[in-house]
Amino acid sequence: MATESAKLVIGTRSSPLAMAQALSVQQLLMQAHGWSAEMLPLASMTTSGDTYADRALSEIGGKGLFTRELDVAQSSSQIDIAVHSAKDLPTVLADGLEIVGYLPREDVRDVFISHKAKTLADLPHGAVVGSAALRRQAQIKRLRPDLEVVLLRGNVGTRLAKLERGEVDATLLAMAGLKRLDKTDVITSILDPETFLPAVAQGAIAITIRTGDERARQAVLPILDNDTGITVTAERAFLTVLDGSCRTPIAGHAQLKGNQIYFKGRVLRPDGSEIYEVERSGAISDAEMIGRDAGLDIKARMPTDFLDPANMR
Ligand SMILES: NCc1[nH]cc(CCC(=O)O)c1CC(=O)O
Repeated sequence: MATESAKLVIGTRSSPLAMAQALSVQQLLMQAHGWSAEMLPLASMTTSGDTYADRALSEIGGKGLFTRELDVAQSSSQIDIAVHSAKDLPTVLADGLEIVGYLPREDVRDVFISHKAKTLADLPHGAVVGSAALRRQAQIKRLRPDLEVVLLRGNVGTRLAKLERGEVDATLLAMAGLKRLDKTDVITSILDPETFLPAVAQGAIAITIRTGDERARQAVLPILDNDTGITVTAERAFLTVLDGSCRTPIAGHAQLKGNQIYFKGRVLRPDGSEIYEVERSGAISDAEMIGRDAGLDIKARMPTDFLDPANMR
């Protein structure tokens, strides 16, 4: 029986994408347990990352900008289950919190959105492309050094509105977010994930709990996807090794084929002038080690100053 104290409160950021993701977790948990929505109330909160929407994230600094307020609410038991875009989660979580697992992964690819051209390659010389992600900015410059890349922040809806107002000629967004917001009609073309490598954990929704909260763990287990856990674990291990600074463009993507995992990673100069790449494969049981080894391999080949923001060009 769902008594008052038995409720499990689901928390997330207040952006439309975060809300859509939390609602799908609520639906899945209701289906898995035959619970009503009252059993799983939703709580949304604005985070520092949302508040300072006009500044470059690398400029505001600090890790966990999009999770801090949620972390506090979760640690103090105001919420029990937090729903995050795994891509936005720092490699080290707040004390006492842990990732219990991930929902089945959505499409990992980035998409190109523009009224001026069909693809990134077709954009006229000197066109303006807006993006907030260093990884996207650096890969755009790598492929099209002639383009002007500008900072375009805000949630998905805000960025699309800025494109419509003509503030930029094109932008890139994650397919996953557009699918979840039912906005795939804005997509002009899809970027090939080999040439335009996705962010670590792109397309994956992570669920966190308080360490030791067995009730929350048991409740969430039936909706988690093991394969997503394996690929994201490899990708996050790669990121952890290279995570010297949030100002370094890093991309990483793992795929499973049978009981093998195939990982690709990439680190770039912010201006795209240099790139270091790695490929690793092995047994899925070694996923974490494969991601870590890939990170160490790149780290050993990179100039020692590469992860240092003072050396940005
Ligand atoms: N950084 C914001 C963010 N975090 C997760 C997504 C999309 C959903 C996902 O990748 O799971 C987005 C928007 C975007 O990059 O287009």
